Amino acid sequence: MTASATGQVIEAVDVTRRFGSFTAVDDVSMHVEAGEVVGLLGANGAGKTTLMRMLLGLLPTSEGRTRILGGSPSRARRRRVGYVPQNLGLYRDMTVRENLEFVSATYGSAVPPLPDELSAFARVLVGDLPLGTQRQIAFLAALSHAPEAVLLDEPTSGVDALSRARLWDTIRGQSDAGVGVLVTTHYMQEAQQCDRLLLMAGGRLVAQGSEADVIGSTRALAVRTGDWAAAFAALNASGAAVILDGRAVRVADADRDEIARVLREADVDAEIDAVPATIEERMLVLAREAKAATTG
Ligand SMILES: Nc1ncnc2c1ncn2[C@@H]1O[C@H](COP(=O)(O)OP(=O)(O)OP(=O)(O)O)[C@@H](O)[C@H]1O
Repeated sequence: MTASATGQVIEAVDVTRRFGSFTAVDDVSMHVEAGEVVGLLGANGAGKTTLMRMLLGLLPTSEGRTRILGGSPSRARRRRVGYVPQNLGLYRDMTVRENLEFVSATYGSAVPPLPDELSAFARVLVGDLPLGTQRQIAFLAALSHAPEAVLLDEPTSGVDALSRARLWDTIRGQSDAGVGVLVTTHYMQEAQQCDRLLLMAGGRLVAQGSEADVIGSTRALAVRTGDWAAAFAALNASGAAVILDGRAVRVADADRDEIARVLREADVDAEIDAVPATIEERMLVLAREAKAATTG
């Protein structure tokens, strides 16, 4: 194992990135250790992809520095890293086999064998495959040169449950082998599979730690009513942090009396229970706070 693989394999120190007058990433410090799976969470536009691109040295920082495998993210170090971008980085007009051969030639590594469930696709153009299969190929390509750190930008978005479970098996296999993994996801069940979470909102790192650390003392109200559509509409119009999960109406970080008043005024009969917040609700609260801070 190299010296870098025993400690922090991915690191950002006081990193800011501006596009013109807009600050996409605002003074973020974070790290991933060897053997750790760290989940990077945040709403659309929170700054996750921008941070990842700076960590990889694909985008310069405006301030601060990033390090990968113990040094600046040079081309040489990037060769020891696996990256699956949101758009997968595959050639759609090349076959699966050709894509894997191309990646192997770039890294000077052996062409990875296709697992049984993918072997039938060797001669199929990547662009003709379902998204879930394309993601599995992108994983295989990104891991083919035995990287020491892996960065995955929404690796399972649009993927069915079985393929998602397979991809997570692969991620855990990597971390068990000592690889440090940074993964962005919108799926809260996946967040629970990470060793540690980082939450971004409005370009800032607003919470980190275990699921319990991130949720902290935030509570939610579960609104039980047959008239869930009217309840949701009234609460949403009142500016509450309301989430409709199926037919269940939940409000994060809200005052029970105030919510009862809004529902009463909307003629909605409901029972209201205080419950622990979920990560998603905590994210909603943090995103609203970040927005309020920037809009004054
Ligand atoms: N090249 C660019 N020029 C201007 N603005 C940009 C550029 N790249 C990103 N942004 C802006 O920076 C913000 C953060 O974008 P980023 O893609 O990092 O968010 P994200 O958290 O990855 O979102 P998503 O989950 O949608 O991928 C967004 O408001 C985006 O529009």
